[in-house]
Amino acid sequence: MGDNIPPKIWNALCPGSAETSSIYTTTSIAILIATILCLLWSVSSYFRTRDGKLPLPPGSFGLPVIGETFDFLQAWQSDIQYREWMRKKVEKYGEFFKSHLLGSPTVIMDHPAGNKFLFQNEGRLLENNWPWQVRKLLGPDSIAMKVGEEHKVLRRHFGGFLEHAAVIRYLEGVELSMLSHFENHWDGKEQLVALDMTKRFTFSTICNLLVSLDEGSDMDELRYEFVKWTHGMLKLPINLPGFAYYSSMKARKRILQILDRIVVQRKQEMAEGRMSDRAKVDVLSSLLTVPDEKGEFTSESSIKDNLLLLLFAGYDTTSNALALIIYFIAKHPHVYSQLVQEHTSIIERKRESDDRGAGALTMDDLSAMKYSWKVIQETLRIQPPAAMGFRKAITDIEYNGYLIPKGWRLMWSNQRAHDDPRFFQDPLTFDPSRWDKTPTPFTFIPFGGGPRHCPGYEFVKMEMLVFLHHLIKKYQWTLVDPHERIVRDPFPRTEKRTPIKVTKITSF
Ligand code: HEM
Repeated sequence: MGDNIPPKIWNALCPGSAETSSIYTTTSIAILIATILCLLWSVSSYFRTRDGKLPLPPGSFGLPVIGETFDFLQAWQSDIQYREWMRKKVEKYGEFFKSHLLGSPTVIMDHPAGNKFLFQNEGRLLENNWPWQVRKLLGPDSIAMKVGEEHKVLRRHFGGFLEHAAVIRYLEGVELSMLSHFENHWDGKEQLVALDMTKRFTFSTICNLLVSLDEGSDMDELRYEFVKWTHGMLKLPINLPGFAYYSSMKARKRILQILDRIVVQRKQEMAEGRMSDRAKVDVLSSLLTVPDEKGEFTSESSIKDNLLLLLFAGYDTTSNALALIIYFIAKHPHVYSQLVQEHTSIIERKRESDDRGAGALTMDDLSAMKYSWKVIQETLRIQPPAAMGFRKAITDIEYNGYLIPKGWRLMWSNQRAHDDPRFFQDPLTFDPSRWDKTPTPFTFIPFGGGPRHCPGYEFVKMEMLVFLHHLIKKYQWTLVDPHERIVRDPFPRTEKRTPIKVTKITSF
């Protein structure tokens, strides 16, 4: 058995298998039984109504086992196709419907009431549940994998490193690293690829926040592996050479090795009392020295899995959003003019009150950037960087007269709520002035909600406002191609990564 299959592929199909035919036979029988059970379970899911009391939600499971995974992943690649996929489903089945995605029956809740239900019932009726392929990429100790009490404790512990008081401490470092980024990578250039720049800047900011890593070979290596790792995130989970998922799993291994090196080095620096001031306040030092509320220190494997999660959570989301902000501002000159007005008045006020000239930004300055925040919110509304998440029913759930059986997955998503004309007039138009009014609860959820609401919210708000301030203060720009399409990989971005022509401003 397996004579014609090259050993490498055979090993990937049967990891850890010995070279004996009896083990091949046992493995084959196990795979056969698992496949039959999977099929039976899938088929029974079509008809199950639990005591005939309540019907299952409307919708279609698509093909047995595979379900609608291919269609969904295909639609996900493009902004327009995904909107179209959802529109057709909603037209046919209504605002919540069942499907079969990434190996599980899944109920899609893509409207404000559904998202509210999902966020408010986490821990009671539902718990976090990423598809197994994402779980393997994130690692078992990541906060995203923890549920119940374990999640609460970890969350409070991590929340402390990202809360308002901590963000005030990080402000100066973020601004300095931004200024050097603009000086080194923007000044003197006539044309740039905006997304490449925001990726570079955001990666170095998050590496600084987490492990005080300077630009250089370690950071380049980490970024190289990290990009490969993310690439397989929403791809077919086939762990064989040539597939994106396989490269992702390999990249995870190498990232953990790099993080291991960093942790060992940091412990040595701590023991020898030769840590930089910056390193003393970064997230790694806090994790190594501050016990949680139970008095326990975070284990090394938890530190590494969670550093990886924080990189994941804070890098692509922020960098893609910043590049889209550059894109939308360039497409709307009146928005640019209003931003110039806002930042000019902040700079002038600072000049009057600060005899060193316009000194470092303070949290008060950030609070004065009201219009800038509206521009950011409008970008996050039209193109939410983190557009969905998964939970699992931990008990049978009755929702709107339907049964969601225990074990089914539920998907929250913000795209359709953000696009809903009942809440956002003319929703596909980029209009920061709509934020003069507060939105209806659960209609605007770029940072999620409930117990898993993004803990990086305060940090990322600060980071984006500081970025926008210096961008507006230093440059004018136009799009090389104003008609670029928006795609997803899996985060929203323009197809050509937003090339821009830049002019440095000297008037400020
Ligand atoms: C524009 C930028 C960002 C957006 C749009 C965003 C969005 C989100 C969303 C929607 C969730 C909830 C996921 C779910 O419920 O399934 C989340 C969770 C999370 N975010 Fe963010 N995020 C951003 C930046 C950041 C940053 C900068 C950090 C850290 C430095 C961060 C750390 C986290 C963590 C650790 C979680 C998991 C929380 C948990 O499971 O309890 N995020 N984020």
